[in-house]
Amino acid sequence: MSDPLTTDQHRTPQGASGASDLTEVIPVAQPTRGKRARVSMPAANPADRASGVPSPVVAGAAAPTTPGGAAPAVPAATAAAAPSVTKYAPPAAPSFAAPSFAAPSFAPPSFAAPSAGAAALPPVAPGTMPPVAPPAAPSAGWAPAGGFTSPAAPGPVAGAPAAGGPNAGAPTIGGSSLATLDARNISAWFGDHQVLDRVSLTMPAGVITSLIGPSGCGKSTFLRILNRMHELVPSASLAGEVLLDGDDVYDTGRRLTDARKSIGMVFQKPNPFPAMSIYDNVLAGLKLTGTRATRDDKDYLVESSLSKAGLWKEVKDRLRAPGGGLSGGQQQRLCIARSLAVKPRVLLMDEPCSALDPTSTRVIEETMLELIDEVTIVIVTHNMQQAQRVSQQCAFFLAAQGTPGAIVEYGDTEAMFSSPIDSRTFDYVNGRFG
Ligand SMILES: Nc1ncnc2c1ncn2[C@@H]1O[C@H](COP(=O)(O)OP(=O)(O)OP(=O)(O)O)[C@@H](O)[C@H]1O
Repeated sequence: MSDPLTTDQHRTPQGASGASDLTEVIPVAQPTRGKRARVSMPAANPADRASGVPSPVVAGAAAPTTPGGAAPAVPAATAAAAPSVTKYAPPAAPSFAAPSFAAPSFAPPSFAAPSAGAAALPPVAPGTMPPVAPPAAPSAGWAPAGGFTSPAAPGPVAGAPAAGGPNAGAPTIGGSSLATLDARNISAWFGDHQVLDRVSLTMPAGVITSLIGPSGCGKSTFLRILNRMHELVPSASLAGEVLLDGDDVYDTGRRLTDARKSIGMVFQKPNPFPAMSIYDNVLAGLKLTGTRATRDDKDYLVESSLSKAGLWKEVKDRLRAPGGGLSGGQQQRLCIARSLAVKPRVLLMDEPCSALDPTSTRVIEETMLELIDEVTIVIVTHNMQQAQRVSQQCAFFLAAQGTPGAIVEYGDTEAMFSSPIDSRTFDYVNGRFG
């Protein structure tokens, strides 16, 4: 059986993971996906436009390499001190530090933890603006465009309830707190094909960040790098850093399961264990992380996780029924509950509603908005309305023809959609391409 916790069944054929059961922690190998057509864009690589510095050229069969011919020579001292970190690499692609030689000088916005009443974040074209203020925090009175119920301002963290709070006295399993995820100069390759070029993005605690952009620009790859799923692809490699509240997710001293536990993932296609009961599906992640729990703990965890995922009322009388018997939308919420049960600090969602009907989509979106004081959320979506409804921060990815994906612009979602800085952002959010 493939392991739905680490396998995107939509992208990976069943049974390919090599995981025989839940006790096998991490699938050992994933099949390589076929390459997809790249979006053809006339503009130069966004990083080039923003910084005036040519990007590294990755040509033909050459491994990721130094900048193209127009690039200035790299002084030896610079090369030695190149900050880009090769997290792991196949032997055939030795020079992963090279892309950082010509790194554009833009810095990710240095968000502080969001606070109620913070100023709205304007859109930012990388390399064109100084660090900006934190995004407006979801606060009492804040309402998304879709008119959902306003979530409370980021408050006490999940797993660490305030005395007397709603979870007071509840059994604790694991424990978590809202965290900021910081991606720095992320570049990625599949074999010698570079698909991301020095992407930096801060995803602040308690904020929903949406990643938008045309097909093939590297959004999913970026997302999968954030919780170390990229490395499941045998030909994959990367450079850069991912920091979870300052801790390096790729630290060699850190267990892979810790990263996946802290940074959960919900895939495009709901992937519960179909024959397993709803109750056991919710608890499946505990086995993966080796967490022991009493029966009372489990009962509490199942109820609280299903409640947070907006599914409790619908399934509380049939917890022993198989997960595969639920509707698609319910299955997706079951997967969200399963992710929440291990108390992640960040939840990554890769087009979580693309297989769902509008009603189920709305329920998932409401669920996301209710979770923002529990977990930092990053969502990939092709649905521009959804990005506007659920996210407070947005990043627009683009891969110009023949170049790897990069962020063109990022910032406050509302501002990105109403007054984007870059003409390509304007064209994309207005449906002119993609
Ligand atoms: N396993 C893989 N092996 C080889 N190339 C891959 C693999 N996965 C993705 N790619 C390539 O990496 C590039 C980025 O793909 P990715 O799925 O990250 O883009 P995306 O923006 O998420 O696209 P979509 O919106 O269609 O999901 C594409 O050119 C794709 O073909």
